[in-house]
Amino acid sequence: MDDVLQNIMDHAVAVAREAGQVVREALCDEKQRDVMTKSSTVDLVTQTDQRVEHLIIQSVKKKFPTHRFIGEESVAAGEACVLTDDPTWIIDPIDGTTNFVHSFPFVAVSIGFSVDKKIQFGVEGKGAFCNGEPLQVSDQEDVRRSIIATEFGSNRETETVEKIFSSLRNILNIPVHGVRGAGTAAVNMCLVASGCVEAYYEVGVHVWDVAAGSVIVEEAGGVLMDVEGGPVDLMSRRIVAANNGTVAHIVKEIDAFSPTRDDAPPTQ
Ligand SMILES: O=P(O)(O)O[C@H]1[C@H](O)[C@@H](O)[C@H](O)[C@@H](O)[C@@H]1O
Ligand SMILES: [Mg+2]
Ligand SMILES: [Mg+2]
Repeated sequence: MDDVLQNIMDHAVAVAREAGQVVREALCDEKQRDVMTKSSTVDLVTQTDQRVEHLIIQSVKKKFPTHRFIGEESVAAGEACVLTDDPTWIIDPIDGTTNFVHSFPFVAVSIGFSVDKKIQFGVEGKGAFCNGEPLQVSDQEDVRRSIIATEFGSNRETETVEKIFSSLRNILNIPVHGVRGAGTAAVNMCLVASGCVEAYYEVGVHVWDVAAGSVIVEEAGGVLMDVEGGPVDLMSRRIVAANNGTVAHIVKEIDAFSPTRDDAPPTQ
């Protein structure tokens, strides 16, 4: 990794730790978990999500004034969600806000950094690490001996819920050892990267949910795919992250659909 990128990554790690501390403290303070809603009554946000995103963006802007941002709460407030070739920080201040609101203790501060529309950190084959320890995906080749992670998302339209359950039924019927969900895409992807689960899939995620996790999975030896096979498109809101191409064949069992893309022009 060149010095410039290393410098950017060091800052990302430092600000993620600072943000993580704010989230940790807020978990113990009911007032900081006061809930508001966004696209639906189950799409939650708190002042802590907004505060943490602000903290990260201000900190980065001070050091790298020309860089761009895609932040979950900034997009919710009306900013464009467009990935250009420019250096761009892709931020989910609290991935797992529903967990956070309920003190269910699995949340992540997710920060990805892209240049030329490619997520940069780790792409040079330097590996993925958790507190200095290298991560490695599971070597399981048999999907029948696998744990698959997924989520139910926050879209409760009947047709969407039907498709989610249809995929779940197909996957359980393979049969797999188990299905799990941490309540956060970023944590699910880190579980794939660390070998605890063999694959994670979800339709309905956003680019800020998966940008950082995607490079962590690849650097830990895993593969990314669209839910209908083929290359993943981080703006498509569909993702499969697996330990290898064999387990990634769960895509055959997924009842795919196409939510509105993250980079779709705003409707008038
Ligand atoms: O907590 P969020 O940042 O909103 O991300 C959640 C997302 O809202 C939910 O729909 C997904 O199922 C989760 O996997 C995300 O992490
Ligand atoms: Mg999220
Ligand atoms: Mg979030």
